[in-house]
Amino acid sequence: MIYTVTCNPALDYVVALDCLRVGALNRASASEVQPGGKGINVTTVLHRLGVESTALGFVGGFTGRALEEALAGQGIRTDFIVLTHGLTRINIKIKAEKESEINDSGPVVDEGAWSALEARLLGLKRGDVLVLSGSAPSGVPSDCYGRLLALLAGRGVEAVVDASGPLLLEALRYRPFLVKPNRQELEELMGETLSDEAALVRGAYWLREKGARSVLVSLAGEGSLLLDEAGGLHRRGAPRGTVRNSVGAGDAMVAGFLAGWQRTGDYDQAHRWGVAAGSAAAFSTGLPSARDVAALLAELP
Ligand SMILES: Nc1ncnc2c1ncn2[C@@H]1O[C@H](COP(=O)(O)OP(=O)(O)O)[C@@H](O)[C@H]1O
Ligand SMILES: O=P(O)(O)OC[C@H]1O[C@](O)(COP(=O)(O)O)[C@@H](O)[C@@H]1O
Repeated sequence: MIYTVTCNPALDYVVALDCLRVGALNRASASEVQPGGKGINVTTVLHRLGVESTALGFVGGFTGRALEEALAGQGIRTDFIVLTHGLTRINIKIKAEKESEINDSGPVVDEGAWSALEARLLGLKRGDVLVLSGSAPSGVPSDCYGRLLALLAGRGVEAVVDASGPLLLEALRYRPFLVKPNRQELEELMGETLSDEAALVRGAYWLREKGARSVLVSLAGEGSLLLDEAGGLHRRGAPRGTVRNSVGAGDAMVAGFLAGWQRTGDYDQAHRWGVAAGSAAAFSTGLPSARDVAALLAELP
């Protein structure tokens, strides 16, 4: 079974405008509220691809209830810890000439809630996969993903980490099966601009030396680079299409990779599935359907 952890879920409020004028009244041409948060997006896309997983994490208040209802309505399995104080955040995604985002910091997760998550994770079994994605909420230390993996060390649980900065760095010593930084996250970690392919490859090797068993660097419209466990490099461009909403593309890529890995056990094929799902997300208004992903898979070599 695959479990995803979203410590800081969200309702994504996606607003379309012809043009965003800062400091003036803007009127939306369309809007939509979507369940959000990286692990939740991974679980949603896995579900659509026919791979069952359970979304874990923390929810709070009326926004937390709305999130749970929206996921239950899609038949998505969740096992959230309900916070006694605070509201699940609302993240604002503005689609105007360019995409702009405001991600809120989210509610405080207290020690009791964190211990409840640890207790849930201690129920994971050998062969289970744990996906740790997204930012840490207030009240939780920046090495929290490392701590969760320390708790599970030696239990045969495979980890996937999609996070930035110290959250990712502190998890590396537990030898996660896969990490998925995007270009900006890799640049921040390395403290330099990675302007060409050679620099990106160097970044992937750097993460591998620090402990990641395989590294998938996502490069938005430029596709992605996979450094696999055996040191094999795989480079794939992104298919062409009309970008409608690239929020969740990285999460869809992680889900596609895991679905492809479960089906084939082959890095190159898993990468192909990851690119198809990531790009299908970018070309859809929300997260992609199985049909969207299959259409792009058919185009990829
Ligand atoms: N503009 C785009 N055109 C085609 N594919 C895209 C585009 N943006 C994202 N994708 C696909 O989604 C994947 C993940 O996107 P990326 O933006 O790098 O991740 P993140 O959302 O984590 O920042 C890319 O590797 C690519 O396959
Ligand atoms: O936890 P963070 O880093 O604030 O990110 C949360 C946001 O990330 C998303 O999961 C989208 O992530 P990606 O675009 O990186 O795939 C949104 O649904 C959510 O609003």
